[in-house]
Amino acid sequence: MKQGINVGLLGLGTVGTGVISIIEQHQQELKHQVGCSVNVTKVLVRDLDKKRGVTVDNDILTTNPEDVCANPDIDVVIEVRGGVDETKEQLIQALEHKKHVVTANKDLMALHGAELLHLASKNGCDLFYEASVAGGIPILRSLVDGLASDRITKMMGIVNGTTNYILTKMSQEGSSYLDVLAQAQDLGFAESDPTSDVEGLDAARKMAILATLGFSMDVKLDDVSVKGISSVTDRDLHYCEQLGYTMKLIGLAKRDDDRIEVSVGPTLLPNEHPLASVHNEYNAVYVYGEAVGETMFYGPGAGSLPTATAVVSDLVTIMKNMRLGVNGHAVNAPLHEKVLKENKEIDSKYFLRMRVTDKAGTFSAITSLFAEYEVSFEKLLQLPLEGVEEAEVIVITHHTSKENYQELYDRLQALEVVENVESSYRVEGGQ
Ligand SMILES: NC(=O)C1=CN([C@@H]2O[C@H](COP(=O)(O)OP(=O)(O)OC[C@H]3O[C@@H](n4cnc5c(N)ncnc54)[C@H](OP(=O)(O)O)[C@@H]3O)[C@@H](O)[C@H]2O)C=CC1
Ligand SMILES: N[C@@H](CC=O)C(=O)O
Ligand code: NA
Repeated sequence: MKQGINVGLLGLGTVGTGVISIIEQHQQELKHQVGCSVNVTKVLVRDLDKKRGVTVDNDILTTNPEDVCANPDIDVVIEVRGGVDETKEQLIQALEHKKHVVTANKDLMALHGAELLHLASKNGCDLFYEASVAGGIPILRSLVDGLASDRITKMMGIVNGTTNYILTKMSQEGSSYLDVLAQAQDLGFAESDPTSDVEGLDAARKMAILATLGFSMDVKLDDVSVKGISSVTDRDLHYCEQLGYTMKLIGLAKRDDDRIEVSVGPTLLPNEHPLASVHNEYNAVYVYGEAVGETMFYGPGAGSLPTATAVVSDLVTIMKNMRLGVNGHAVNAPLHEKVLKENKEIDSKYFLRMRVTDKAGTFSAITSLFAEYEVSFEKLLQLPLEGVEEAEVIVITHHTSKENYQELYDRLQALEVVENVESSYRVEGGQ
């Protein structure tokens, strides 16, 4: 083993500065574990003159990616710059130059993970990406190592810190959506374009990665049905609270008889559900294995140091592998062929909020339609709306198939007495 390991960074933003801080501040612990020092020798940035949150020697900064990816003195490339196409090319270059890679980039791994992992193993290199899902929570390692002997049948997670922060502040403090989104951006949780956070895409990418590892199937981003939180209103949150539920952006991956469903969407959870008390930027992933039963992993899903912990821990694993001479063997091809469930096989409960005309016969028209589709009510509220001859009807249904529910939804929307179906969400947990 060499005297020291040389690391090149692509990016020195929120996560990159955390990586430098941990490597500096925990040098003694790192050296103890891997037997040599860790030196950051080159860092790719966009703007050489920008003020940084950490002190770095100016001459290690570069705007030329080749100084990192094709640099013969660098052993490990840490990618914390984000982006997909250009970043992919840079990592391909690094792997072709036999550099091990750590990345925090779920966008890249969800889209091109299989290809990059294959290239890594072809070049005898490690490629780890623990920070890409649920930031500082060691969830990928738990799936591929800690639960390796089990068969995972369900994963349910709060895997986006920004949206959890927004929903928490809106529900608990009545803050406005846009104000809290700006706070999440200031705190460094949100992506540079927060659309991917609030529209559920960031969580969908993470769920594709989790489902691929948990089910050992090649789950693609397109396999995940996605809905974000941008249309969640104060009224929805008000009724959730009134009915004893908490709204969370939930990623769900379920396997029944080797047929899977993967989705992301605002979801109502009973207040006593363990995921309902995961607040702010915290993430949690509930994992059900046939043998182990229920497990839950909780921790900070975003932010500089928590995310950097996962990145540097991947670096430690690479260095331990270097010591043992076993790099490039971490990846297994998926064991199972992926079969997605059809809508008639996807079973759930639903929350519906409708604006209806407030007159005799309205309620019976609605209940007859529910009866026609054999969907029964678990909870029901009807409240007059002030100043108009309208009322609001809020329903929590019992279980039904997605196919049946979608037809019912369309028929409700077309009913004369229904002015509008204002919102509809999945309900998980409970009976
Ligand atoms: N923030 C978080 O909490 C988490 C982030 N991640 C992931 O980690 C990655 C980094 O996120 P984060 O640190 O928040 O991002 P930031 O936007 O804070 O930092 C990005 C860094 O990359 C550099 N960079 C970006 N594009 C280029 C380019 N074209 N050429 C050279 N340098 C470039 C920027 O340079 P400059 O500083 O000069 O502008 C900056 O230093 C992303 O993939 C993100 O999804 C994962 C988990 C949590
Ligand atoms: N924008 C992401 C950052 C971590 O992946 C989030 O909010 O979770
Ligand atoms: Na993680």
